Amino acid sequence: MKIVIASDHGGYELKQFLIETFKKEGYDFVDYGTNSEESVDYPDYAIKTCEDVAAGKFDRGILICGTGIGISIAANKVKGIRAAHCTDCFSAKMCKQHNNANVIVLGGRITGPELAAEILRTYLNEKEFLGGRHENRVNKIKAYEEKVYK
Ligand SMILES: O=C[C@H](O)[C@H](O)[C@H](O)COP(=O)(O)O
Repeated sequence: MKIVIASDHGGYELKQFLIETFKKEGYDFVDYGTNSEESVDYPDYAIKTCEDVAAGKFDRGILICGTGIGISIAANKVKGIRAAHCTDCFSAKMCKQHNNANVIVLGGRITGPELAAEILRTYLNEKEFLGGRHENRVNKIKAYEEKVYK
């Protein structure tokens, strides 16, 4: 599985922790920055990352800002992106099973590092989109995107 990770300054510390933690578990995330705690703008990181996920360069994306809110708002503007802001493991499982989320979002100032790692682990281990009624719903989102994103 090819995975990209990015954050703004508010998510930088958690991003570095997750890269190191998951390296020990055999993952090799591609890091799209930011590379320090210097102030940056989260839309720049969300859009670059999500365009590459939507284009198929990566199977899944991980985005982190201070709360997880701004970066998920920006991520969900990119056609083809279903970004799920998760603060618990049940949501991390359901966002794949029900919503086929291709990006998970975490809040570096909200969720502690060990819980964030467990949320991310849950998301990455969940491989199954259940389809059926859930697919009908996702297809309605896709149909809307086709209508408005010319
Ligand atoms: O939703 C936005 C994110 O939480 C940002 O990380 C946050 O707004 C950055 O705040 P500041 O520029 O005060 O560090």
